[in-house]
Amino acid sequence: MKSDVKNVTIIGSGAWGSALATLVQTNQHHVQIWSRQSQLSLAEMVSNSDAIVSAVSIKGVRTIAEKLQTAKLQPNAVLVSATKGLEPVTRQTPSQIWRSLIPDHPLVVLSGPNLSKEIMMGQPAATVVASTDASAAQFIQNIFASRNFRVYTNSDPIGVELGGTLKNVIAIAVGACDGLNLGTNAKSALITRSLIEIIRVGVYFGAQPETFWGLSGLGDLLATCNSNLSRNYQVGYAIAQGKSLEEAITNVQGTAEGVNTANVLIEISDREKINVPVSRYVYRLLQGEITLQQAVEGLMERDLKPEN
Ligand SMILES: NC(=O)C1=CN([C@@H]2O[C@H](COP(=O)(O)OP(=O)(O)OC[C@H]3O[C@@H](n4cnc5c(N)ncnc54)[C@H](O)[C@@H]3O)[C@@H](O)[C@H]2O)C=CC1
Ligand SMILES: O=C(CO)COP(=O)(O)O
Repeated sequence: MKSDVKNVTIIGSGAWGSALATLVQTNQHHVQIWSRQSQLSLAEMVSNSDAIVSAVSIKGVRTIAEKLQTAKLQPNAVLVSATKGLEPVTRQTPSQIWRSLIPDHPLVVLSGPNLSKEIMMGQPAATVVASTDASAAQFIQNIFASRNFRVYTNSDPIGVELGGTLKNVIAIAVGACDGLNLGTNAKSALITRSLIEIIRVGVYFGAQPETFWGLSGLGDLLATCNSNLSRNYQVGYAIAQGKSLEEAITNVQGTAEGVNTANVLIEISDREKINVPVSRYVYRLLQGEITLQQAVEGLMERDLKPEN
């Protein structure tokens, strides 16, 4: 047993929470998972935790953060947000919710190209832990890093978080592109042009553009758009096979955050006049406003323009 064993609580027993717990356990830290089915209350479970990792879907983040607001935490407990989504109504990112409700504890965002099934199989992967508090990021880096999981620190949490969140919308588009067999050229164009629009949104939120060229941006975009393990990709693919959105969501195991993220993103981009053509066509497709064929034609027939 290592001498520096940490107590880690993972909140959420879904695919990602379970994979993160396995990673912590690999490093022989003491890990416990809290879910709504747990016997202990969340406050009881976190009372002795050095790190508290939230891996719930976006719809649960505020409820969980509110529960922790009234819990007695260790004074140095570090909060980790591993959710990739945007909250409807407030349009906040998970880290913005955590920061506003629990401002007194260091907050780290964990995000990267991390398909949970591959991680559960022990395949090599890398991720990013980002915080404005460098020592908190290093603390979390050491808890998760292992032979099969390489962890980088980063000082741009909002950029790291948005890379992981916004690519889910693009993965729906690319899943549909593959489902229609539109070819590798089309897919490459879609991914590359989407990265530009992700950066536009990121800059609006105050992120550093260069963050999106890293693991949590381009890295996660490539992972999610190239794997049928991705639930968001699966949704797009199923729609291209003629399934309704409801059928597509029902057939996916777990949460495809991109569906909700598309709605929130379009509200933000309408209000702030941010040009997000690929995400907008995904939104219109999911709303049933257009067919997939119309989305492809619409994207191809836009006004000609310089690349940059
Ligand atoms: N599965 C993956 O490969 C990865 C997922 N993520 C992100 O992690 C988040 C969770 O994803 P998954 O675990 O895959 O989804 P999932 O659907 O397997 O699990 C979601 C979990 O959140 C819990 N939850 C939802 N609302 C809750 C509430 N109010 N209180 C307590 N628990 C609540 C559910 O009970 C469930 O255990 C998503 O934002 C996803 O984008 C991030 C990286 C990888
Ligand atoms: O975020 C992920 C991989 O990094 C998981 O993607 P999905 O939510 O589309 O499965």
